[in-house]
Amino acid sequence: MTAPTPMKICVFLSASDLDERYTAPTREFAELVGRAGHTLVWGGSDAGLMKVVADGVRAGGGRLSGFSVDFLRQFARADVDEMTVAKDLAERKAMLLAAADAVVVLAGGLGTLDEATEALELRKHGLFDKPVVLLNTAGFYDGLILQLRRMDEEGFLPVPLADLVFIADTGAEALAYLEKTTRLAG
Ligand SMILES: CC(C)=CCNc1ncnc2c1ncn2[C@@H]1O[C@H](COP(=O)(O)O)[C@@H](O)[C@H]1O
Repeated sequence: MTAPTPMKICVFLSASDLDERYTAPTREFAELVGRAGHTLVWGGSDAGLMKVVADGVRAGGGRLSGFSVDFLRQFARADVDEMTVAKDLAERKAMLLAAADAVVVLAGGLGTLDEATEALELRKHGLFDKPVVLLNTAGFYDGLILQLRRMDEEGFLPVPLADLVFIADTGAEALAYLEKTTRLAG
């Protein structure tokens, strides 16, 4: 089997400390990303699941490329390969999406939802062509998926939902999809 092409994978996920239901799948996904030689592109924080993902990618041997934001810079992780500080959240979102080859959304709160919907809205308008995966850890996004499917079925989306986002149940499935998509595009 040929080695996967190294990718810069932007991960949006919670900055909160959560229980094992969320930390274990996050760590598992992160280690797969690191072991495959990919770079983590993320919000740069050393808190909650954002720390878990960075620790896991590091442990797997991958690179860390952080994009913090001025008012949160005191939470930025020290041990990184690169850290950029944006002036505000809007600039940070644009930088994260520009730096990445692909986006994976893990369990998160409002910050994650804001980032995920921005990526999907840009895809909807054809302004962002990198793949977006929603990783439905522990069924966390069942409610959001129901809402998105209703938008799709009832004519709220100008493009099919399947063209906007790939829904995965496991980190391995998410990564396999990205590696296949990148190979086809390359
Ligand atoms: C302890 C503490 C306040 C840590 C600093 N907090 C943060 N640092 C960096 N990015 C963040 C922070 N909170 C939210 N974000 C952004 O919003 C997302 C997480 O927000 P949430 O926890 O889902 O809503 C992340 O993908 C990140 O890009």
